[in-house]
Amino acid sequence: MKSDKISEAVVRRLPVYLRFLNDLQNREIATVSSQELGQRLDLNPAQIRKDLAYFGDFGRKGIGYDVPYLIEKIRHILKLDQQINVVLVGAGNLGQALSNYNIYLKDTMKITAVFDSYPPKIGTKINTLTVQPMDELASTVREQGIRIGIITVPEQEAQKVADILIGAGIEAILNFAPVILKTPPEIRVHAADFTTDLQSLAYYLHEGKDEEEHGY
Ligand SMILES: NC(=O)c1ccc[n+]([C@@H]2O[C@H](COP(=O)([O-])OP(=O)(O)OC[C@H]3O[C@@H](n4cnc5c(N)ncnc54)[C@H](O)[C@@H]3O)[C@@H](O)[C@H]2O)c1
Repeated sequence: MKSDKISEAVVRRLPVYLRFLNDLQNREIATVSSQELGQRLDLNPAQIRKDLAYFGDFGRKGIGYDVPYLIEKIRHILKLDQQINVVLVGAGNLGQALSNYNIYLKDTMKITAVFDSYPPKIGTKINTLTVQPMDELASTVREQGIRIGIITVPEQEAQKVADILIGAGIEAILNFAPVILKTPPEIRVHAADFTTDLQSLAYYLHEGKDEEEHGY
């Protein structure tokens, strides 16, 4: 099945499976059942079997899934079996934290270029990466074959940066700025919204805890 036919929900679950499978592999566990996967990931085993069946018949009855084989398949489906270079724009607090984190990942997906428009930031180092000026973005994207961009600039600058990224040939954007970007339909945008995630968690707080604790 072609990957563009797979539902977004499945595509979002695959990295979750992969993280757990990598953990199993590190512990030299060779097989795993959909029940074990389900238990650990708090998902329905039938759902997991259905998700994985999209990509072929990997599981063996009574034995489960071969961990290294499943890792290889999922990495292939997610295109993680090739080096994927990522560009980040906005070397501020969040941008630096993400770039630093990325250095320690064993993954083939890495932030390989960081850009900022503020002159004192240009030329500074974030670990092994040097912050580059915006006028080098298009050529760097081309030279490194970069197809994914991360936006960590203030919200009022995010659309401008998205336009620059798209103009440079970026096909997918992870946007950390709290703004809805206007992009052509062929550009995939995922929003990483810390504030709305946190706000929606507030809904699940237990009613009346404050009243009990503080006696009002
Ligand atoms: N989604 C999240 O989890 C989350 C969490 C914190 C912050 N944020 C958002 O991420 C963004 C960055 O936050 P921060 O705290 O790192 O801000 P920051 O001010 O520390 O950093 C922003 C950086 O962007 C650069 N910049 C500004 N305009 C630019 C432009 N046009 N081109 C290139 N670079 C430009 C600045 O020079 C600065 O280095 C904000 O939009 C913020 O709301 C998101």
